[in-house]
Amino acid sequence: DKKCVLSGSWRNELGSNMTISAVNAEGGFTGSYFTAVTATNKRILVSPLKGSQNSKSQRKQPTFGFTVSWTFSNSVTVFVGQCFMDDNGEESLKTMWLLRQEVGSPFADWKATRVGTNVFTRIKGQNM
Ligand SMILES: O=C1C=CC(=NNc2ccccc2C(=O)O)C=C1
Repeated sequence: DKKCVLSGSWRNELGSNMTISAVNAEGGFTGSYFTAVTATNKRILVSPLKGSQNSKSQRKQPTFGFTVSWTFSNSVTVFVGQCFMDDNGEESLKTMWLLRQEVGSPFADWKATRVGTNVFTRIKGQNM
């Protein structure tokens, strides 16, 4: 039946990967985010993620939010989105994000937050 489950591994269009743990009774989950976006070097860096899914997994296509606290910079990204399943059973997470970068003073606060979209597709054959 059409039920999209958050736990498992996902990749976005930037080539970043994330792995989400099992969703607990309160809808909470944790995971790891391996970003492909590095201003410095080409090494994939891992950052922790924490989030919650609305009303556990009873829903077929649940909404969720999660925060990635980047280990390589003084910034944070929050993602909100929904888990969808198409008629071929392909799952995707359609998200919008806010990236908050650290700025030196309140006068620079105006340029501190970026917004964007990301679609994550499931990476098959990994801890399914
Ligand atoms: O300090 C920084 C600068 C750029 C970053 N880009 N990664 C992202 C930002 C928004 C959404 C997805 C990603 C990603 O890495 O997949 C992350 C931390």
